[in-house]
Amino acid sequence: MLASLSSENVAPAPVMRFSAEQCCLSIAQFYLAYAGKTALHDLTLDLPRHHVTAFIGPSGCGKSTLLRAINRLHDLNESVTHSGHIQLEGQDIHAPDMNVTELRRRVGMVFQTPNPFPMSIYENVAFGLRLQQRLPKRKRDDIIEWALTSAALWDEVKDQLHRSAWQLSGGQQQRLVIARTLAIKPDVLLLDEPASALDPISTLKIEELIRNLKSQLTLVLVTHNMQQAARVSDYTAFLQQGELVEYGPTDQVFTNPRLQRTENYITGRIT
Ligand SMILES: Nc1ncnc2c1ncn2[C@@H]1O[C@H](COP(=O)(O)OP(=O)(O)OP(=O)(O)O)[C@@H](O)[C@H]1O
Repeated sequence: MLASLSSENVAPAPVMRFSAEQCCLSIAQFYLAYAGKTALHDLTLDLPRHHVTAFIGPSGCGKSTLLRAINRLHDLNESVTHSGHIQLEGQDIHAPDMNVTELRRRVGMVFQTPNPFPMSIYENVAFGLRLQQRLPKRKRDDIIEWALTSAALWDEVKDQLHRSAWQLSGGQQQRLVIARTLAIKPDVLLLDEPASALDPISTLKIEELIRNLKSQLTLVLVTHNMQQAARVSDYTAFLQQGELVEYGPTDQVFTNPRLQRTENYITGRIT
């Protein structure tokens, strides 16, 4: 068990709640351990629909672990134990009747390193669609154009859809991976440091894309880049040693944090 972080002489941040109409993901008293070693400790937070929530915190504080818990990627790791609840649109993701394949369709995930499949641009985006349902080609083409447009990539690739995805630049590959995820119409997009391997211009494109996508879905962003969290997120959760230290509107967390620990992290006094 982790030592408690509540040594700072300030009452813990009040739990920020959203109404059922506003709330997309609700995490309650969630614990997770790897081989008995606690990685997430008593996390309670609600994530509002059609907003971007950023998870920030020092390396090893549990940001990626929490992200992976939201679409049950830990199911494949036998050393992981957990307790508490994560609800997606009011449904417990660990309920016995939860279809995990359907959960992962509804909760898409994009990783740090772009991972297009070794196939054409078109086939990358068609991949999930083909697994899901047999669609007439015209309908499939429409969805592919829509997904590539939503991922701000269509204009760059519309004349070369049958080129290998691996011939795209890193930034284009990451937008292709986002298009592939969007094609199967998720409710939530989890982004684990999606721009950290990209150049500054590609990073700005991804940030603009994240801001634009929130009209379509709910986004959760893990980032080490404080400016990025401030630029793109509406809410920010600061984690430290597996605990939620502070959570609130991004403007408030960055300009007027409640706790000294948060300020120390945001201003680079702890890393
Ligand atoms: N597969 C795993 N098996 C065992 N321990 C793990 C595993 N993945 C993560 N951990 C541990 O869980 C804790 C949280 O790790 P996690 O990767 O979630 O942190 P993070 O905040 O995302 O870090 P970073 O910013 O460096 O990516 C760390 O102590 C880490 O060593």
